[in-house]
Amino acid sequence: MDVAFTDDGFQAERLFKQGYSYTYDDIIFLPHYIDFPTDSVQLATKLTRNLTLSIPCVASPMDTVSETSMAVSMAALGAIAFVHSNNTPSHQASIIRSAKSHRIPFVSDPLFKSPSDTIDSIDEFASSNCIFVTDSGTKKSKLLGVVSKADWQALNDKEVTVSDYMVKSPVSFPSNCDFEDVAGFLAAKKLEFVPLVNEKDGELVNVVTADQVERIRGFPKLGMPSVGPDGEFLVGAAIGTRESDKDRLEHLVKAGVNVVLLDSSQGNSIYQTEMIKYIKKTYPELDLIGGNVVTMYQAQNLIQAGADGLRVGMGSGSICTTQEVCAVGRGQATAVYKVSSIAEQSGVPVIADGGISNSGHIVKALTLGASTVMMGSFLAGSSEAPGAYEYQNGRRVKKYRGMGSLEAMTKGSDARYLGDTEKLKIAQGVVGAVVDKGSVLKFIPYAMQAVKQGFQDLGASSLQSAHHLLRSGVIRLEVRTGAAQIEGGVHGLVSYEKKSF
Ligand SMILES: NC(=O)C1=CN([C@@H]2O[C@H](COP(=O)(O)OP(=O)(O)OC[C@H]3O[C@@H](n4cnc5c(N)ncnc54)[C@H](O)[C@@H]3O)[C@@H](O)[C@H]2O)C=CC1
Ligand SMILES: O=c1[nH]c(=O)c2[nH+]cn([C@@H]3O[C@H](COP(=O)(O)O)[C@@H](O)[C@H]3O)c2[nH]1
Ligand SMILES: [K+]
Repeated sequence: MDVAFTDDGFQAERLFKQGYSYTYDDIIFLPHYIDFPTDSVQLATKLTRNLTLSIPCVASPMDTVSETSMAVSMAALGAIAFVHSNNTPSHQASIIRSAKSHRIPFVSDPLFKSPSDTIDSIDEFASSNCIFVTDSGTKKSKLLGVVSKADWQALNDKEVTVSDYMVKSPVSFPSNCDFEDVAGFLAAKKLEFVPLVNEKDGELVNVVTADQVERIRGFPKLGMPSVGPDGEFLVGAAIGTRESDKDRLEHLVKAGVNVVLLDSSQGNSIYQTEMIKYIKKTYPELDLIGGNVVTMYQAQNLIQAGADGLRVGMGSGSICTTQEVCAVGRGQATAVYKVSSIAEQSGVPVIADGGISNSGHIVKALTLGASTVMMGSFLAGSSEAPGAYEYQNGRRVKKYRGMGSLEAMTKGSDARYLGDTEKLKIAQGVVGAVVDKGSVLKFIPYAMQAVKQGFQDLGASSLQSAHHLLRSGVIRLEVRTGAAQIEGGVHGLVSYEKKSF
């Protein structure tokens, strides 16, 4: 760059040396030079040393964020979810197994009966048009037949068992086929729905309806999904650093987990470095993410222990109270920049975890050196997050809670919070709610398009290019004053409606 212009704005290195803990909203990038169209921006990235994603998004391992449905939709988008561990090892493994058995971008919730059951009232159909009949009356056994609401309504004697009138061996489709194949099959056969069946054991895995096909068709076109060497969706999982987590990990590995993360607020501990060494020795093929860290020293220790990726953030999450409770942590922009600058030297990708509330925060995290962003609140209001919607002051919301909240700890994670015999529980998170955002299949592609526009403004045609331009001092930034932050948002209006897409 021309010498005359190098005095405009700060280089990242200088800005982050000043002794302040900055977060995303504190800083702003100066625009650079555009010589390519938005659509040529590449968002493909590394999650860990050995795993790549086509978009840089990761769902947090939290019990109000990541279970089967989130894992399936995130993988279908080219992203990934980490299944939480606030459950028994076998339950966590069953979520992984279930997510990996899907190859279409959503999970249905079909109803089941066993052959000897009866259907006593129309209410048993709930909002569904049919009930499936399997050996055990649950999802986990061979599909035998199907009862449609119309067939049940036409029955004279409603006390007969379902095996007497179900349609036996209903038309089905293999569960490992992709969305377009199933959608084409439904259309060609003019079917209202088709069960997807695992060809190995005849189990019903999912149900696709014509309505769902139409809904998905209304969303932006999906890019390259995240698929592992096993040909199935990539799914991650969280574990802790207790002795019992070794048994948990064995369950997860048997279920086919592709990557695990050691879920801790302060990852630079003897517990974590020992666990990393154990995992690397026992499962050398398994990619492993260490964290959380916010300093270069912490990061260096985990890299040396063998971590294939680092998760960055302490106290930055929307539900986090760690900085208030423990007085430790770091502003997230500074943390991401500092950790990335050391991780980059070892080729270890960084996940910027927490504090993402808009696409601008994603651009900032990625430009400051992260390879992916991990999000909780951004995803918790989606239809893919666990739990039902409820109404609060006329708004449709979903519950979202910190894994260190008293409520979540009481549900299961307290073993790690208390020595098992200790009695004092200290919360490091809250329970709250977030507004309904619809499907991640819709709003993530829009967020990624916004990220591409941000990268274009910076003159960075890829994440790798953004990292290089920042480190070489071409991308410049400044700290925004309080007034500048207000100016950067909507201001001075009596009222307005914010619709992003
Ligand atoms: N990113 C963030 O800022 C924060 C995240 N969280 C979330 O809350 C959950 C719990 O986090 P943490 O409390 O940090 O979990 P943690 O399991 O790392 O730590 C809980 C306590 O157990 C101890 N511990 C861990 N392994 C041990 C072992 N093998 N032997 C003896 N003691 C051991 C730790 O030193 C700590 O005192 C996680 O889901 C985490 O992501 C919680 C607080 C902050
Ligand atoms: O201090 C904390 N107490 C908690 O109870 C808690 N639960 C989750 N997390 C962390 O927050 C991240 C999600 O943050 P966002 O909602 O901002 O995306 C997650 O990815 C976690 O890193 C917690 N931090
Ligand atoms: K916070």
